[in-house]
Amino acid sequence: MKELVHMLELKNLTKILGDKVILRNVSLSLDRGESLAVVGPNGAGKSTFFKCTVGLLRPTSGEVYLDGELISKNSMSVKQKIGFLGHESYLYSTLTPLENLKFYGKLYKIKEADKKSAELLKEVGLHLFRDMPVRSFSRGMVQRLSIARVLLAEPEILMLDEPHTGLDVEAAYLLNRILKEKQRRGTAILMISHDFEQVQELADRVAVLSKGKIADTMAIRQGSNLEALKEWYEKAVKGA
Ligand SMILES: Nc1ncnc2c1ncn2[C@@H]1O[C@H](COP(=O)(O)OP(=O)(O)OP(=O)(O)O)[C@@H](O)[C@H]1O
Repeated sequence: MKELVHMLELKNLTKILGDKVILRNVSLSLDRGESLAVVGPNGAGKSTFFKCTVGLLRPTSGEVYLDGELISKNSMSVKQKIGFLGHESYLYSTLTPLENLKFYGKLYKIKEADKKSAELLKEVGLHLFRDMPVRSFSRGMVQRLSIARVLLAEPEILMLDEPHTGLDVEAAYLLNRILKEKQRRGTAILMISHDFEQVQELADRVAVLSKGKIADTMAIRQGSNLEALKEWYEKAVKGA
């Protein structure tokens, strides 16, 4: 019988920096079409966890498997499956949105990149601004374009570090609509968030990272109670 291969699997991830244990035996898995949110207090190790997961930092011990392949530094074929949305936009401020997307399209050798770029600009609501330089954009507009950039390569897994930060209600709604559609088509989503409302809206499962450990995980059902989610979180953090 064929063993089930997860889209993402973290096995006993540990990261030690200096004499400090930042991550302690973190194990998690994520399947296609599933969305997992990682929440936790400041300094819990979320960014470190993310960097280790996308291959930007090497874990002290433990492994990260993407679609059954071990992630190591420079594994391009593996990394192309990941769409990473971090705090930096990786956009060129003197270029227009369309030029930015076309540039990435060439860089990643994406088929029909020009057509896809134009479609994505419509999808994220930037079509009317397609010829303006990005330096004139608001934070929300930059975030919308960053999302388009990440989606251009059609990644199999999206890794989002606090994707709703700085977005107004309309932009957050748009982002959620896009993410849900991607998820419906089988994209796996891993996100870090401080925003419980958005977590409840988007995630199928939530994991609490506290003091470098997974303190608890929980499935989120549609229509579940936001207060109950917050209470559960507080309890998990206190117990860690
Ligand atoms: N290069 C480093 N050397 C030593 N300690 C570090 C280093 N980078 C991070 N840390 C420590 O690791 C811990 C976890 O940091 P990390 O940034 O991963 O937390 P976080 O959960 O993302 O926090 P926040 O919610 O504030 O962004 C913190 O105590 C931080 O001081």
